[in-house]
Amino acid sequence: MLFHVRMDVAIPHDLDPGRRAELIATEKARAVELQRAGTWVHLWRVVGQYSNISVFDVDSADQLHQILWSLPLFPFMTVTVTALTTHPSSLSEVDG
Ligand SMILES: O=C(O)CC1=CCC(=O)O1
Repeated sequence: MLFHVRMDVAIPHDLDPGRRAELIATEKARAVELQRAGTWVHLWRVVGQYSNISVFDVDSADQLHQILWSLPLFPFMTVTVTALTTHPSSLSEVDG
């Protein structure tokens, strides 16, 4: 199942700089791990914003929830999830 996910990040300005750097580093390590596993299929920065647009390929909404909930930066994110399905005019459908 594919899900489009937007993550808007808002880390408090008064958070300890060392803690901030640690959170960002652990978030990056987890994102790389999930990309290498084929779960986090796309990861794009939204121009001019501390936000990303991502596509996840997971077995269920529950699995996606667990992944998102456990991200190090999750407490500082607003997450918007959209479930995706095949478009009938997609080449993958047209060409088989
Ligand atoms: O910077 C972000 O958009 C939040 C984030 C997701 C994966 C990562 O490494 O940072």
